[in-house]
Amino acid sequence: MFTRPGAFAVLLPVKSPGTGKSRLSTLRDDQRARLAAAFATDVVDACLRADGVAGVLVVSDDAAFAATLAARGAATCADPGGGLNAALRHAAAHLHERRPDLRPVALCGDLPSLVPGDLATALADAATQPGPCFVRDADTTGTTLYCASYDGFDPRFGAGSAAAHEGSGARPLAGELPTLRRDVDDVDSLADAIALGLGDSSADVVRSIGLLPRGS
Ligand SMILES: Nc1nc2c(ncn2[C@@H]2O[C@H](COP(=O)(O)OP(=O)(O)OP(=O)(O)O)[C@@H](O)[C@H]2O)c(=O)[nH]1
Ligand SMILES: C[C@H](OP(=O)(O)O)C(=O)O
Repeated sequence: MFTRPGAFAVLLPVKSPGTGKSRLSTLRDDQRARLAAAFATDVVDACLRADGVAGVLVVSDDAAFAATLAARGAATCADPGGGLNAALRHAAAHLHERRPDLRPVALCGDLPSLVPGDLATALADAATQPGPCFVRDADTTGTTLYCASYDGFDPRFGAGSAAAHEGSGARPLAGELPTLRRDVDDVDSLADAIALGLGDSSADVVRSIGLLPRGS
């Protein structure tokens, strides 16, 4: 599993696109699903161009969508159920059985502006931390990235996850990291992501639903 050089494996949790991004409530269901799929696609593409990333392991309850991400170069495993943190712990165990040399990094799949440089910068910083660390989201209360050794891997994603991660002893990573912090949960954060710039798949969908002018 994985052919790129690097010390980190990104664990990417991806809900079935038809069930995610429910807070993008002004969009139609089909538009939300296309956006959620495009976000995850762009995150996989950015990760697989980032220094330090040996590979991406997608954990998803949607085998068909996971296969489309596998075609872009990700490995996949099935979501066992039980929610986001359970899915991440399962992915970490799946990774550890196959590549115990790699450090697991949980990354949200809703970062359509992510550029490889921001992820590489965060991982270079994480490599200097002996213990767990995390990246706060742009709103500062949530988390977009959590990294720990397999033995200490204890993700606490969910409402108020930044405080939960800090309370568990994980260190917040400093640095601007604008595209790594910009998760998209609602229409305001989507507008912020559009202003930062989107990956190709997300830009195509945003353009096709009329949120970006053609040609931009
Ligand atoms: N595999 C897996 N991924 C999940 C699960 N819950 C959330 N995710 C993913 O984790 C990331 C962050 O999740 P949220 O911000 O809650 O996104 P969401 O559930 O799509 O959005 P909302 O419907 O607005 O809550 C997204 O990439 C989701 O696809 C889960 O139970 N299993
Ligand atoms: C996954 C969660 O994202 P939210 O949906 O709260 O932005 C978090 O920040 O831990």
